[in-house]
Amino acid sequence: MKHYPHYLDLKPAMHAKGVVRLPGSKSISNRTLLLAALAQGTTHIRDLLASDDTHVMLMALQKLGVKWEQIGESQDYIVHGVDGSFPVHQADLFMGNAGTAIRPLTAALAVTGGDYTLHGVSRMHERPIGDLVDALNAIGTHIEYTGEPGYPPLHIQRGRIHAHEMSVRGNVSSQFLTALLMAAPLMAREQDVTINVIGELISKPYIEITLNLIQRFGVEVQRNGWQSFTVKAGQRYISPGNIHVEGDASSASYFLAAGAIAGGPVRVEGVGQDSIQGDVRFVEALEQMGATIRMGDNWIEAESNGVLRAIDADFNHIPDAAMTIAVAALYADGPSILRNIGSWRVKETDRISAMATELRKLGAIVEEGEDYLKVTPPAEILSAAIDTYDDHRMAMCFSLATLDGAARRGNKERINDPQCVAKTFPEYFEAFAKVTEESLF
Ligand SMILES: O=C(O)C1=C[C@@H](OP(=O)(O)O)[C@@H](O)[C@H](O)C1
Ligand SMILES: C=C(OP(=O)(O)O)C(=O)O
Repeated sequence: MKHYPHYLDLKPAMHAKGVVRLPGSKSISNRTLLLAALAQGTTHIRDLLASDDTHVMLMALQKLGVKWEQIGESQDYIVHGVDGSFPVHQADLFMGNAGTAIRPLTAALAVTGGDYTLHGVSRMHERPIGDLVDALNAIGTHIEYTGEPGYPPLHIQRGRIHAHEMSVRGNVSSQFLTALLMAAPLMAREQDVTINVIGELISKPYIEITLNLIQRFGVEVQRNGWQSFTVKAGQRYISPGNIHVEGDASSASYFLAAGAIAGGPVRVEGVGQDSIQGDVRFVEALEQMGATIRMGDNWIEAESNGVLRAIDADFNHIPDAAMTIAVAALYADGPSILRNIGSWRVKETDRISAMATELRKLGAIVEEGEDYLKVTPPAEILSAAIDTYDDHRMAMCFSLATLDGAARRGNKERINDPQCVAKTFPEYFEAFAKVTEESLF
């Protein structure tokens, strides 16, 4: 895997133009790995994402006794399903900082039973998991906190499930509902399982990804809007045989924004108009800002011919790609407001605070609310050394501050600790250099 130095000095670029082949979707990769592991039969996964987050999932499955093989040097994998019960009943699992690994695995391990510990990097131990643990323990699973209550590390022991109706809060992370949905068929062999959502549910499009993949693995989920979901008894995961992982729509956002800021056209390949990822709706925000978007079955392209318009919108449905809009707002013709992004505070870092701090270094005036950001662009973007807070998306979206007007003034931008991109996009800076036609090293 690519290793970057402690910082990268990015060269300014007047234009962005070109074609980028996207790495696989993180959300689809980790869901598919777990479902393939739990299924009956063998699954051939094509174009799995190669990154830290998928690595921790693959390693955890291996420790749990799931057999998988990588086909040569490709990103194609064969996973031999265990039909609902992991062969190894005692394991210590390192989850890095992958929300898409720890949350679904916690639910799957708690309902199948065994003696497991799950832990991660220090930030993972500050990311909440209490709503998921409460929902599970209320029906009889046995999950304990070995550190701070409400946060990993977790110790899972064999419990005694006495109810098949669960209730979970959805206002901190949609991944708790995703985790319960993925685990539900494992306990629906004889009785229907129902999951109720208490209160508001955030990041809804990620639930659509979950439901889509569960269905591809042969399980029907009946739903009542966003309020409740039922898995009828007698269903089990069955391998679909082959499954292809789309390119990552959140990773696409950086290149599409580059096309919108610095002319374009920039085209991303691997994701298109029929994507199951909510983050493709990022292009709607770029269009509102004045960019021209074209889409095909397997590609999206962005271009623009002038100043971007400011935007004032609710970004709850695309929390990850919205970070890219916060940086694109530096190039807009007035103040932009990103609303309903409270979940940013409990992700890889407190992203509202980190974003505000780093945008200010570039000269923006930033108002930081509990769940919103108002970004007033500077007359001139300043040179700066950007800190990345061990957050891949901070590193990736701030690369955009080297474009267009900033380039004209010969700005210098440094990205500190760029290695964090390995969480989802280990070769990000090479791909970015390709569309900005500059050589980095
Ligand atoms: O389910 C998923 O694949 C994800 C859900 C989102 O998290 P929240 O539901 O916590 O907002 C998103 O930010 C994360 O990167 C991936
Ligand atoms: C929030 C993110 O990750 P996770 O899947 O760990 O929640 C992210 O990738 O932006």
